[in-house]
Amino acid sequence: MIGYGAMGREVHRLLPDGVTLDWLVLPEAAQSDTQAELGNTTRVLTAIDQCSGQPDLVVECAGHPGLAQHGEAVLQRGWTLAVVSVGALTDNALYQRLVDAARTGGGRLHILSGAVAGMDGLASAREGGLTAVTYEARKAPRSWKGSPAEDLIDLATVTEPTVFFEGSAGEAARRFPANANVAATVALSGLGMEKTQVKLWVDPHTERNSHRIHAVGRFGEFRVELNGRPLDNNPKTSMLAALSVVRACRQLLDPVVI
Ligand SMILES: NC(=O)C1=CN([C@@H]2O[C@H](COP(=O)(O)OP(=O)(O)OC[C@H]3O[C@@H](n4cnc5c(N)ncnc54)[C@H](O)[C@@H]3O)[C@@H](O)[C@H]2O)C=CC1
Ligand SMILES: O=C([O-])CC(=O)C(=O)O
Repeated sequence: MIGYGAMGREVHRLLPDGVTLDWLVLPEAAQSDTQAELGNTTRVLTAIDQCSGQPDLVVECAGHPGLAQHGEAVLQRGWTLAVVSVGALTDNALYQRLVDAARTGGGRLHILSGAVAGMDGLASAREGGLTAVTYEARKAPRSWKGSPAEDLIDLATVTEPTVFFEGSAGEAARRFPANANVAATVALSGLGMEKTQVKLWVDPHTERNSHRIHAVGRFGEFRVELNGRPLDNNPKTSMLAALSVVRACRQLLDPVVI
């Protein structure tokens, strides 16, 4: 696993029987404390080239810088990398480096559905041609704290649900790296970073992280609305995002994949 914050810890807690966390890759500053916390069962490292052996799966729960720093090295080794920090892929140069590393090394980049649902249907719909995809995220003020939303709206005094950002998925994911990865996931599953229209809301009446997708195309039309519980240790991050990583780990064991 790369990263061990709110999401990584939840994933570790929920790992299915039969899957073990052998290595954790973290910034140097977090290495010794985390190693002391985890004891001997997991080795805490600072770079992929310190990992020996062959993992069945590498999962990234580390934010954009973690994917940018370690992604290539994982894929070059021919390993599968399941990622949640999908917004990092708005950086075309990084995206290309990861694709090249996967092609030359034989690895696979698996973009997880994260906090949202319906990416299977959206990607299927794309095969027939999509005409419009919109995505809206709605979170409580505390979930936007410490993000650039603070420059766009006064989170302390907002009394009604308010849109503070409207733009492309690419711009949303770049500007809100801890809050709008789903915008990039919807874009990569559907109409792309520029044509996917995004609205970000702050809602003082909600405790949920809500996601709404509307897709129109030759297949017809669908709407998905998902009201997720945030993790206790990070209100920016939905529990479902962690569960999507757990699911990827469980798929290592199951003979049937859905
Ligand atoms: N796809 C999705 O639906 C979602 C994706 N995310 C992404 O997941 C990331 C992780 O979420 P949380 O665990 O809640 O965040 P967090 O801030 O609690 O934890 C981040 C962890 O990554 C580590 N880290 C930072 N830089 C690193 C590096 N260069 N190398 C290795 N580790 C590094 C930190 O030490 C920390 O352990 C978010 O930053 C966000 O980008 C979050 C929510 C939903
Ligand atoms: O966890 C969520 O609800 C969504 C999120 O933070 C993201 O898209 O980055």
